[in-house]
Amino acid sequence: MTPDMPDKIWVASPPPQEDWGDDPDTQWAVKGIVSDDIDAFGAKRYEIKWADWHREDGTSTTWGKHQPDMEKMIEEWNKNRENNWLEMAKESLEIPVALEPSQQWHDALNAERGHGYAEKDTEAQRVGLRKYAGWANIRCPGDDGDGDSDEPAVGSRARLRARPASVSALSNHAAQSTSNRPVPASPVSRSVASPLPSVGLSPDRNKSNTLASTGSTPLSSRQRSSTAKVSSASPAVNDIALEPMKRPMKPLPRRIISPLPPIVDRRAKLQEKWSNVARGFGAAPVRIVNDVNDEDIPPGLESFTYREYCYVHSPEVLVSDMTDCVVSCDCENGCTNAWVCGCQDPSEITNEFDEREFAYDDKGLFKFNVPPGVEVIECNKKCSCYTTRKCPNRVAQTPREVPIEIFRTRDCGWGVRCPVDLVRGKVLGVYTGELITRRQAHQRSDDHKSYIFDLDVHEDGSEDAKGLHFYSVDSYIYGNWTRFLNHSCEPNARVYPVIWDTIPEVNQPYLAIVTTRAVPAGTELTIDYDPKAATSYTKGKGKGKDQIPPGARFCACGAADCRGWVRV
Ligand SMILES: C[S@@+](CC[C@H](N)C(=O)[O-])C[C@H]1O[C@@H](n2cnc3c(N)ncnc32)[C@H](O)[C@@H]1O
Repeated sequence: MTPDMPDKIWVASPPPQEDWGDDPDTQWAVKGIVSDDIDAFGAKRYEIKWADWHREDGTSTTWGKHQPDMEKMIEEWNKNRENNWLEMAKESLEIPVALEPSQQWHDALNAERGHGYAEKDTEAQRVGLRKYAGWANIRCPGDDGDGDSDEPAVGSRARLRARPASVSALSNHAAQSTSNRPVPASPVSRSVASPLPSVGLSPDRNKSNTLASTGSTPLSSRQRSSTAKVSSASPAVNDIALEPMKRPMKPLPRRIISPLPPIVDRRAKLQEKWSNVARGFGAAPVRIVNDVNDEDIPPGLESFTYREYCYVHSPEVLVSDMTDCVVSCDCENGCTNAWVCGCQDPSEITNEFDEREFAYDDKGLFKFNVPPGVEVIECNKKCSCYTTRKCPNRVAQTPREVPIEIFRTRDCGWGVRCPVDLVRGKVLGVYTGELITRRQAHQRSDDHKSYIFDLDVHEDGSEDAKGLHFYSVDSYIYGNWTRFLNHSCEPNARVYPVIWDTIPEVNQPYLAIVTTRAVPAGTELTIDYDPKAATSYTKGKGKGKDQIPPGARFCACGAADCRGWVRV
């Protein structure tokens, strides 16, 4: 701390003294730029490689900010970098911006740059991915995590499958589970997780660490001095030395800024981490809220990785590229008529006149017109609308538009709610996790079984559902907010199967979550884990503890019409 800056907890040391010889008029040639960075003050700086200058240890780069002599070189460097990131963004928009919660703020900016976030963002907008617009209102790390919601309001046709199958909610495997999860321990009894390692710069960044220019740009020490005056106004680490060098050179420590205090709040860290993954896909943030007890985060997340979209394929699941089998559409003015939309050929969704129709209305709301045993077929990557993605038949595949709160309920562990009002038919996202075979699902431990969903849309009970050609999704290790959806006997949401970029016969649909009625902001979102059983249960049947069948548990949904117990 210096006397003139009493309120600052750290200050940058002056730039290191470098030896540039005695003649201030010597012209030093710049070989090129080798990397860039954001300094501790948020300013961009460049690592410059010198053609004919080096230190005694052979190193020959220095850090400096923008300077008139290097205008062209910097421009070229920045252009190359942008092209690189854009290429990466085109390769995959789904790579999350992986900011580690323990990262310092200026490091975070670097990581964002490293992951080409801005370019992914641009590319996502170019291809028309809907994108959450309220990020500007989201608080930064260090958020008190008190759960106060100050989010803005965001506001040849196949008829082969006549089977009455439905998507049963949580797997029957859970029936064998001892899934009465204990009330999680308070943070006092839990060991505080050790800080996550800081990511630093993305390895991808090195991909473009090539010289911006291999030509040599002469720069005199006088010119360097003028640059130095600019940078002295905002002292940055290792900036190009301003003064002519004095011999002998003194070795100076490279790390001369003490670290910022760590962000301590585990809940704030976790919601920041998950929200950044969501943000990387263009989806709205995820908040973690507890107004009930002092549990800081949901238990059992030690090896959990948040995935807003897409399955993680287990090695036992064959990943086959269905591109050649998928039928596509070439609608010229948008996909407005399911009869002429070619990718809808295999769809079995029809209206009362037996005319094929879309599953969504023109506002993107689910029409609840999908019969049991049938999945929604959305437009795919071969369809003509792929380049714009402005298509009313791309709903479940587009990023979540509404923020989500994972909150501590009184009786059912952690649950899910939305801080904005939701209308009926609003599609909120898809159940993600590890895509496993049904055989694997049967073998998974009880911890996992409460989080396994069977993809049983085409199963009618007569087929061997224990084999390798039927699948389940396990969200215990990988998953998103949907893994926290609790059961209710009077739910306000449900799942429906939906595919794109694959065919129904592969049996690997996504399960999309949709509201079944208007849901006021702050109301818990629930689904029925056992919809097939809904009709066979007798109201209140399991209310007495001794009446709960093996493998089921007392249902704490609190609904007036509660069935009493639920298989989880
Ligand atoms: C998919 S998880 C839902 C998220 C869970 N509440 C958590 O905190 O991780 C399913 C588990 O939630 C609990 N649960 C969900 N709905 C319930 C209900 N209606 N009654 C009692 N427990 C419920 C059970 O412990 C069940 O095994």
